Amino acid sequence: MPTPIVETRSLTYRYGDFLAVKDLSFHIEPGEVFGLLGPNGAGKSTTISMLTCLLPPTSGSAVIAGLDVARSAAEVKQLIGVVPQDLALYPTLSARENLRFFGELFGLRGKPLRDRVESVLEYVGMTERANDPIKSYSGGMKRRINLAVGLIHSPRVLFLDEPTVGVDPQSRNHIFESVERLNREEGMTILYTTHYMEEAERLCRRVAIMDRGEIIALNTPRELIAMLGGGILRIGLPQADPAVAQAVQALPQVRSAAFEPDGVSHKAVLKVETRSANPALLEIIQLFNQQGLEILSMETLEPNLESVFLHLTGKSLRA
Ligand SMILES: Nc1ncnc2c1ncn2[C@@H]1O[C@H](COP(=O)(O)OP(=O)(O)OP(=O)(O)O)[C@@H](O)[C@H]1O
Repeated sequence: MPTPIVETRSLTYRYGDFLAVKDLSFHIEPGEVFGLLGPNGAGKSTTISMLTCLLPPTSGSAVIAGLDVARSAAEVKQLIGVVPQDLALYPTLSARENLRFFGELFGLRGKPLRDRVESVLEYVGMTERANDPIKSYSGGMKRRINLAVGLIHSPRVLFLDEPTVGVDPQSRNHIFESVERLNREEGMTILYTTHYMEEAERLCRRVAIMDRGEIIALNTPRELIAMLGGGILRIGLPQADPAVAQAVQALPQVRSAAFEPDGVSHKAVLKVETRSANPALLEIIQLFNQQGLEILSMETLEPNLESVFLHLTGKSLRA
């Protein structure tokens, strides 16, 4: 195994009495896109703040490229790029001016600075608008420039904190493509936090699922999903009869069965987590036949990280 570029040992943070991050131990390999996936309040931002030297760990430690974040903060800051959730841009300056300013803070000058400004603008797809003031941009464009600022000094490790929240689809795609290209072309290691499981599935080689300050699972998306085994069935029924949900839940190939909250269609939909989708389907059809019940529709869903989270915590990622 290559030497990890990021490694935490029992990393812990308390806000007063409140334990926000508990005993996190994980590592990120060089060149990896690593996802921290969890609902709001799981402790993702607090973890990033400790890794990027903004909050001193209450206990435990974190090392980046061999440097302890608490003892060698100045050196660590040169090696990392941070793209926070909030914008950190000068609204009256253009994107190019912002990037030059932040590049100079990192000691870049002359041609290397000019070249890097153009290359990060190109990465985030903002070259054409680069001379317009930031305040004239859409929210998504501002987030793309925020990302460009985090890249200006060619960091070895990039921390992206929920970069696509509230972003339009076009900017979201630009952000995805930038992450993929930075990783592929510059070999950049990226820690990406999100509560959108489809982003983690698309971008991340491995994902740590966080809940209430703890990592509750860590693996490749494929392995995490395989752990679940079966798929999910959505069965449309004439009415939401709790006795039916109970009878389905009792079937051997069924993990759980519950009616979804009423949608716009006013049709009752029974959501069934299975151990194995096809055998469960047979059991359900048999049960409905025996009891003379009607099925209005049937849909099978491939399990995804959302179902992994649901399975591990009993709640939805976006609850
Ligand atoms: N300054 C603070 N003082 C007290 N509690 C805090 C503070 N900042 C965060 N918390 C609490 O710590 C927990 C973890 O917050 P954190 O922001 O790290 O979560 P998160 O996973 O990043 O979620 P989000 O996406 O909403 O930021 C939450 O319960 C939050 O309310």
